[in-house]
Amino acid sequence: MTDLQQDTSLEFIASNIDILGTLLPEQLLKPQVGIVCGSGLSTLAASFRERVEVPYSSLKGFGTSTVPGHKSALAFGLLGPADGVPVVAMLGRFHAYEGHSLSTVVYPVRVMARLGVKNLIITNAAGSLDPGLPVGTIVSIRDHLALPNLTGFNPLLGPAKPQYPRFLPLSTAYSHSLRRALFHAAHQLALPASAVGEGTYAWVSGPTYESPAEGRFLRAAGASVVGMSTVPEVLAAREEGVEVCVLSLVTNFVVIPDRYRSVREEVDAELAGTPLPPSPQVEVSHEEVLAIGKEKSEVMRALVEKTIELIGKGV
Ligand SMILES: O=P(O)(O)O[C@H]1O[C@H](CO)[C@@H](O)[C@H]1O
Ligand code: HPA
Repeated sequence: MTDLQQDTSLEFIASNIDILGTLLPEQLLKPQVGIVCGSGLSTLAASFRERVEVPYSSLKGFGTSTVPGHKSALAFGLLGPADGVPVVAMLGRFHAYEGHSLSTVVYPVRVMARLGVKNLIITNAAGSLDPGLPVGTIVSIRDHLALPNLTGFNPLLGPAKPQYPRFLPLSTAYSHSLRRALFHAAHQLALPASAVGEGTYAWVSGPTYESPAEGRFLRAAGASVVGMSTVPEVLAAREEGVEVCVLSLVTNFVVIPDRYRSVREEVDAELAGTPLPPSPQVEVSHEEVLAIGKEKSEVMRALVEKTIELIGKGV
């Protein structure tokens, strides 16, 4: 458990920039693109050149990620051809369900913004609410549905600060130009159209996975995938003036129609001598989430890397 309210003053964050100045070579100190690695996706930073890892414990104001599949370090390096684009990746994020305050959850995004990051690629593992988005699909997020935000659990709650807009608009939160770069990248990598979909991310607080009725509710409300992260980071990034692109990797199905079959019908059919086929009694697990992350880590890494290359070219 960390603090209730993380210090996000310019002075406090600047002290981290001083610390990083003693740990990093000049060429890595001003990253242009940030990456947030979702559950099991820390390999997104595997091909950074000149890579330097800085544990969160050597920085001020960072919590410790307690979730399997999340490390607790920033990775700095270069990506792309020639001299390379300086980048920074969060190897492990904080979730509110771990007991972190929302200000701690979004704090690394604020630090990345002050380091100079202009574009942020946020990744996550998510459950699918849409039969058209099967396990293994990468979903480019174009909108979100955040029940916690609508009910008073918003990371931007608090006194107005002169450096931030009081009323942040979210209609353009998911950058059109970054999403274009992403789909150009998918084409250049010759990924099949079905590999990368588009959809709306529902943010829930977790740590429980959704009940069947909750899954149906979120789907009926217009969400395509559901997860326990990302939206707080998106809000902080937008408040900091950073452009955002979100990639959800579908690791499991949440809405499975036959799971909701009536047991009365099942027993009646059995007694009438016309038994129904067994109904699926599936349970999602974090191990399964991590396994799909591992399976898809290479395509996720290639897609993120190519997208960053195209952003650099202004595509
Ligand atoms: O969103 P990320 O951090 O990728 O992790 C997802 O996976 C975990 C559940 O398996 C939850 O934390 C959920 O949000
Ligand atoms: N629900 C919420 N978060 C998740 C899921 C899910 O089904 N899968 C991975 N993260």
